[in-house]
Amino acid sequence: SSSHPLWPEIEHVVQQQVEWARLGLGDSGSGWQLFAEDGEMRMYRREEEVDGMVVDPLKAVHIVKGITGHEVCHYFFSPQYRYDWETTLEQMTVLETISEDTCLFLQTHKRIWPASQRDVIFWSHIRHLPNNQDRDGPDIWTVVNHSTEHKDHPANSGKCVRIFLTVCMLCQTRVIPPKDGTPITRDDISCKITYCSVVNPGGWAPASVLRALYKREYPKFLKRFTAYVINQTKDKQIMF
Ligand SMILES: CCCCCc1ccc(-c2ccc(S(=O)(=O)CCO)cc2)cc1[C@H]1C[C@H]1c1ccccn1
Repeated sequence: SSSHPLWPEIEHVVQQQVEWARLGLGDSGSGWQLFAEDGEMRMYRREEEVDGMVVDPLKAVHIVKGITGHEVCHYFFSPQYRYDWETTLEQMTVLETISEDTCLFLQTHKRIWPASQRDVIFWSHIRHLPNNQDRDGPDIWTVVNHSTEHKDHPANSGKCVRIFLTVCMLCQTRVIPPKDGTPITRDDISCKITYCSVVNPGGWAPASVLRALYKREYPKFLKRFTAYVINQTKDKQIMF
């Protein structure tokens, strides 16, 4: 609900992340390096460090046939599916259901040698930005995850190092209606996904270890997640 104390931050970060995700990759001078490619998926990162820690921004663009942006965001946002597709997840707790489109999560991720185990607290907000003003404008669904604090779970109080992140999953659905006026099927739809993430690993970890880990984990995550949505939706009514 819009009266929650987090609401002003949610509003601001969602607007900022939608703008950021919709920006292209600029020219080669903007520092984005293509580091992974698989079919329609292209993953870019910029090498950035804060206090000697790797905080490389990541931007992935992927085009997936047969699913809609609403479906991608539904399965990304909803807690009940997360263990099915998030392989690095050890424990997920919904600390608060702020509204039907906003939750507060605590997640501990599996320890990745040689770094120590990590946990994260973030609010997650799903939003539909319809293109009702101009018909040929983009119809966008997005989920934004942004780390925050929680009084009952102070950072670095247990075995885990607290990480900080901002993630935006932004989707634009494309429909090519059949010429013969027959009903739209999954063969006529596709979704352009822009996934942006900035993860601050919290405690120090060797830059080479982190970059190798991201290079392995991010392509795996996006391929596995999109395959999961295709499989979950293939025999279901299209969610526009
Ligand atoms: C030295 C360890 C560095 C930090 C390890 C870590 C923790 C959380 C996360 C993470 C947390 C949330 C999200 S999400 O998009 O909001 C979805 C909801 O789960 C995404 C990624 C990432 C990583 C880094 C492994 C890297 C990695 C990359 C993609 C998937 C898994 N692991």
